[in-house]
Order: sequence, then C-alpha cells, then structure tokens
Amino acid sequence: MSDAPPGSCGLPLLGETVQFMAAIHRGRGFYDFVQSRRLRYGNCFKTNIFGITQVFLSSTASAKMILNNESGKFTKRYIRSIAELVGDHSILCASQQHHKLLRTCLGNLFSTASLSKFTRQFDESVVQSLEGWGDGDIVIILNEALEITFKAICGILIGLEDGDELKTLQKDIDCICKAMLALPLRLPWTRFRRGLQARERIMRTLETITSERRHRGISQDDFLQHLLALIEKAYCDVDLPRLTDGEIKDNILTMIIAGQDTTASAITWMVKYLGENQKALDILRAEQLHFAKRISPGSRLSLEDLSQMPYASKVVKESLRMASIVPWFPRLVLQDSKIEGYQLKRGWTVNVDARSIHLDPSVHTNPHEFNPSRFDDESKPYSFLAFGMGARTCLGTNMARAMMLVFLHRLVTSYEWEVMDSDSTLEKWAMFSRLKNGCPVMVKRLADHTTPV
Ligand code: HEM
Repeated sequence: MSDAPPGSCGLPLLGETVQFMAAIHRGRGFYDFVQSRRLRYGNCFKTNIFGITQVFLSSTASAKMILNNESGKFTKRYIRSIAELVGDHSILCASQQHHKLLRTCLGNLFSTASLSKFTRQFDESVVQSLEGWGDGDIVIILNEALEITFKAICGILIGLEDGDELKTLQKDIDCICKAMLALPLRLPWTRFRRGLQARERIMRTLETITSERRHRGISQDDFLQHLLALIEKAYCDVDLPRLTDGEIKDNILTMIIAGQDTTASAITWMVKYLGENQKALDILRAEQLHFAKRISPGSRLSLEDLSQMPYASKVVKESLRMASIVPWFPRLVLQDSKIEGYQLKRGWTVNVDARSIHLDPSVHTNPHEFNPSRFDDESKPYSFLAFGMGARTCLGTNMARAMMLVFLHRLVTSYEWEVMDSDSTLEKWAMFSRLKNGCPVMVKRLADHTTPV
C-alpha cells in the first residue's frame, strides 16, 4: 500500500512485540516505545504488537476524528489480555449498542447526589490519614494515595472500607493491573496467569457479597445495592434498564481498576510538580488558606466547596496534562479509512497518542513547564485529553477531580513538604504512568494552619 503510514511492522508474527516488552522493562516505561518512533516517523506511524497492526496518531485533528467518531468507523478496542482480565461484560469491552445501556446504569454512581456524599466521605478519610503524619516524617505519597482512594472507591461501590477482605482485594487488584501488560501466557506462575487467578478470587468475593445481600437481607447504602435494586424493579417494569449479575461484577471490578490507580498516580504527580514549583504552590496555598477561613473548622468539604477553588482546579488540570496518566486510547478500525493522508485498514488498531498532544509545543506553549495559569484562557479543541473525549470519555471524571481537589486542599492547608527524591523513573509493568519511587516527601506541619484537620 503506497500511502500506508510510515513505520516498521517488525518480524513476521512477532512484529515489534519484543521491543515493546523491552520498553516496559526499562525505567522510562512503555511510552518510550511510542515516543522514539514518533520522533523518527512523525505524527502518524505504524507498528505491530501482539500480532496486531497498531497505528499511533498524535495531532488534535486526528484525535477529533477518532474520538468523536462521527463517521462510525472506529470502536473501542483493548488487547485480548486486558479484556480477559476485566471481563467480557466490562464497559471497556462493550459493543457500541450495549455500551449505551451500561453507561446509563453505571452513570448513577456519578450523579450529583452520589458525588456529594462521596466527597464528604473522602474528605473524612483524607483528614484521618493526614492526621497520622508527624512533623519531619518521610511520606511516600503514592502509597498514601493508593490506600485512601482504594478505601473510598470500594466503600462507595461495595461498602467495603476496612478489614482483611479489603487488603486481600487490594492485593488482587494490583496483581490484575500488573498482568495487563504481560504476554498472555497461561502457564503456571506467569504474570498473566496470576492476574487471571486474582480475577477469579475477586469474582468469588463479589458473588458472596451479592448473595448475602439477596438471601440474608443485608442492605447497604452503596452502588452494588443500587444495581441490585434495579434488577428487582425491572421484574415489575420490563422497560427499566438493568444489568445481569455478570455485568455487575465485571463493571465493579472495572471501576475499581479504572478509578484507583489512575487517581492515586495523578495525586502523586501533582504533589511532585507542586513540590518542585514554589511559585505555583504559593498561589495555591494563598487561595486555599483564604478558602479555609470561610468554612467552619472541623467541617467536611462539600461538592459545592470544590467549585470555588479556581486555581486548585487549574493545578489539577495542569498535573493531568503533564502526567498523561492514560497515555493513549486504542480504537479498532471498522472500515478502511483515510486519516492524515494515510490509509488505515479494517482490523487495525488506531491509538490516539494523548501524551504527545499534551507535550506538543505547537499545542501548548512551553509544554514541559508546570504552569496552571495556561488554563486561564480557553484551551484549543482536543488539546486536553486526560479523561479522553467523545462517547467513551471517562465516566469518573468528576469523581477523580473531587478526590484530587480534596487531597490538595487538606495537604496545602496543613503541611509544607519537600520532595526527597526527584527521580521521574516510571514503575515497570504499570498500566498507567506511575512514579517508581512513589514520590517520597518530608512533611512539616504548617505553623499556623487555619484548618486543623
Ligand atoms: C485521574 C484519574 C483518572 C484518569 C486520568 C482517567 C482517565 C480515563 C480515560 C483517558 C478514559 C478514556 C479512555 C479511552 O477513551 O479509551 C477513561 C475511561 C473510563 N474511566 Fe477514567 N480516569 C480516571 C479516574 C476514573 C475514576 C475515579 C473512575 C470510576 C470510579 C473511572 C472510570 C472510568 C470508566 C468506567 C471508563 C470507561 C468509560 C467508557 O468506556 O464509556 N475513571 N478514564
């Protein structure tokens, strides 16, 4: 094909899988594989990973065409190993038609009422965690953020906030996340096999919780209860949208995976960027201390409070732009099509390379500079893709923002911190851009903090 995208599809059968896996093993993470080819070939190139031709695109115009998908030529596609780990009924794997039903049913978790309740609970949890930090302690931000976000998300989804069951669940989720980038080999002791076994254990736990709710009349004010009630109601009203048990379990697992690691990683990068940018931190602290004086001491933050933090919101956005937690978004090509002058074939996967767009100097001035004020002006279309765009945009956008803002408020109004290790090496095998050192910081209580936690 003369107008095929540039790039190499590597060896027959193997493609460039070996190079991709090697990049995962190196400290700069799997994105290095994409970046080096982008530098060599430009905004559009092709490769072959796991036997599938993959095209990477990194212009705002191609992002619009693919994510908006007005032509209907693209659909979401994950590699088979990821689909097996999250389950066939997951919203991540759903066909276009079924996706709408799933999004309607799952959308309730992100209603204003649900997020309001979540924000207060999350604030309580952050306050408790921060209270445990002593003056001069070295705190690993990633570990703290993983624990707090996991507890909060499991609490709102399945009412599990403490105890051994939660710890086991966290270990199993970690195991699944690490298996997502592994070769899909089912041999004993392979990373992938361990991920599948962890998935089975989680499915059994969710089954037990569901059956206790149904047969022992145990009721909780959480999302699982809401989904089970929808099934009950749907027996009387056939038009009501409802999920099967398999869909409920796969999607609860999906939301834990999609919500915890991403948000905890984002919080970690945010603390690092601020720790290394005194000017932005000073503006932020002034805004937040001023805000703290307006709320009664000891009260918990509300969703409404979070809408009154303009600079903090820009800090969140800028951290997400620079970190690009989900670096690219894959889509399956349903029909032969043309993009950027290149021919795409049906069956290929196209990946919108959000990270390249976030760091493109023609899209964002001085892209490597941490500058929240860049968002004072309206952004160019499709230039900020941290949560994706279009029909498959992140369902948890507002929940993630709420968690980041709450954490930020409590941190800057209670502590000063110094980043103890500025190494930006990424963790190997992590599905999302995650700092290997977890961002160790030395914390010091603010002398006259106005919001005693
Ligand atoms: C900072 C944190 C987060 C980031 C950066 C993030 C990023 C993203 C991105 C980029 C996508 C779209 C991928 C694509 O188009 O292929 C996505 C989808 C999704 N996210 Fe998030 N996310 C975050 C937090 C959350 C949270 C807290 C939840 C829920 C608890 C969540 C649930 C989901 C779900 C269910 C989808 C699939 C939506 C669909 O296919 O319709 N995310 N996320």
